[in-house]
Amino acid sequence: MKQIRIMKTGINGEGIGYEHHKPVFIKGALIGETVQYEIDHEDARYAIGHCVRVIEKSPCRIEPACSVSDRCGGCALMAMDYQEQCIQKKALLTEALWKYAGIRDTAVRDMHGSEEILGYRNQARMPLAMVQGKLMAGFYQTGSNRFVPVDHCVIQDPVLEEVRSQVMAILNKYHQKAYDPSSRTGLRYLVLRTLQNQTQISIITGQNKLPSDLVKEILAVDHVSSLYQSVNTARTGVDFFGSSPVLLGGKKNLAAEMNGLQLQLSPRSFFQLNTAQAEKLYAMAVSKVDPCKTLVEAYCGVGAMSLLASQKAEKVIGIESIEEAIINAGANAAANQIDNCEFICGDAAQTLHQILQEGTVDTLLADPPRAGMDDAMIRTILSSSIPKIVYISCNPATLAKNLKELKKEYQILTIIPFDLFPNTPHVESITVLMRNGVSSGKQNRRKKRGRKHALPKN
Ligand SMILES: C[S@@+](CC[C@H](N)C(=O)[O-])C[C@H]1O[C@@H](n2cnc3c(N)ncnc32)[C@H](O)[C@@H]1O
Repeated sequence: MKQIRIMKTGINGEGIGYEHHKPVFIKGALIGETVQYEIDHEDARYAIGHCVRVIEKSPCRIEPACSVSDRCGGCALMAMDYQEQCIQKKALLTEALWKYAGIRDTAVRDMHGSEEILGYRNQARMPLAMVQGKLMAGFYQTGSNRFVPVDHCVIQDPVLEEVRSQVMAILNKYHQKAYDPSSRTGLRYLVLRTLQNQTQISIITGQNKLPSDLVKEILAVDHVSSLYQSVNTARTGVDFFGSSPVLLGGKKNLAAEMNGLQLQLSPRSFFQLNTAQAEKLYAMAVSKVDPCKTLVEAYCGVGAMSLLASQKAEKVIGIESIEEAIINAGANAAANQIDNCEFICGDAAQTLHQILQEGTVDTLLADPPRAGMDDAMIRTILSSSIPKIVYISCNPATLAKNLKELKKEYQILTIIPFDLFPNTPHVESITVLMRNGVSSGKQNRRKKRGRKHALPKN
């Protein structure tokens, strides 16, 4: 059997070794290890394999906290101790920045690690399937459509897991079946979000009604605040949700508290998965905003960062494409008695372009989805004269590709990684950019507004 030494960690958390200069990506192997492996796929440029036996073990190898981590693959770094995970994630970020944008690692600060490495996930989006006659929730194996049933997920909030287990028991009691594309009926996904011990549940189904007694039983489960149904009969799709979710019972919105702000969330609104780390990330991002006249937050979700930054600007404009999230953002501003924020539902690039036609923008906060900023957004920024950008990214590759373009007009001041997703290879970061020829002093400095919400002490 083939043997290889693992030289680095890949973006999916796999180990990478080289055979005659050709990279071999090996699932389950850690940096520094020598392993025996089998090849699953090979072409002229690279090979993909899996680890069969570890010959020389890394001192960072630990027993994974999850019994299905090797089959599920979502937590590809779970067999690595946490300190090493943080080192490897910083390395993934620096490598992407160098490879795609020629940015040196001196710009990258140390990783802000998470205090909790298990039980931190406040949201689960799980496909449903029949396993030996029983409806089960699980995950698709990373990089495939193979369903892996998961009885217990150790990175999800324990309250969420308790609710999930009881909901699954009720669904099976009522003989609910998994989605059948030919009849377009059945249950497709279970989406749960637990915040402050309260859980908002959405069941994504085909064209079928849920029995009213089943709905009552789910709503009676401890820690359940609401049950929604959304119909999704699309053949494939990137979104779990189909039709606009319909409230079957309970409270319309789920309450959350972040950085001293009271927030309300509807099921389709984005919310950061790791609340404790997101609070630190937001506080750091907002600390990088200088007092100014007009601040725009693109991709603002339910507006948490805009509201937190409201004390730094005379006017804040949040832009977001999901209407429910914008409704939440407006209500969140009112609930927190913040009156200098406006939220606009629309595409980030188009709306920012419009705002720039009407006036100047002093700082842009941007937290785009994994795909990064699109070309239109990059063009809008480059042709503007926005002095400062605070860019929050959850994907080093798209961050680096965007920075390669933004570097034409902006200088990169700092890049600060945060670990929001322990045990997974995902890397979140904040990049601060200043337009060439602008110094912080030249920014439109305004008097600080009253400090109502927690900001970092850095
Ligand atoms: C990573 S989330 C960040 C949300 C928010 N900043 C937060 O931390 O809760 C990205 C957000 O961008 C929104 N979005 C995606 N594409 C967009 C676009 N083209 N224009 C505006 N918003 C978009 C998504 O709906 C999502 O709410």
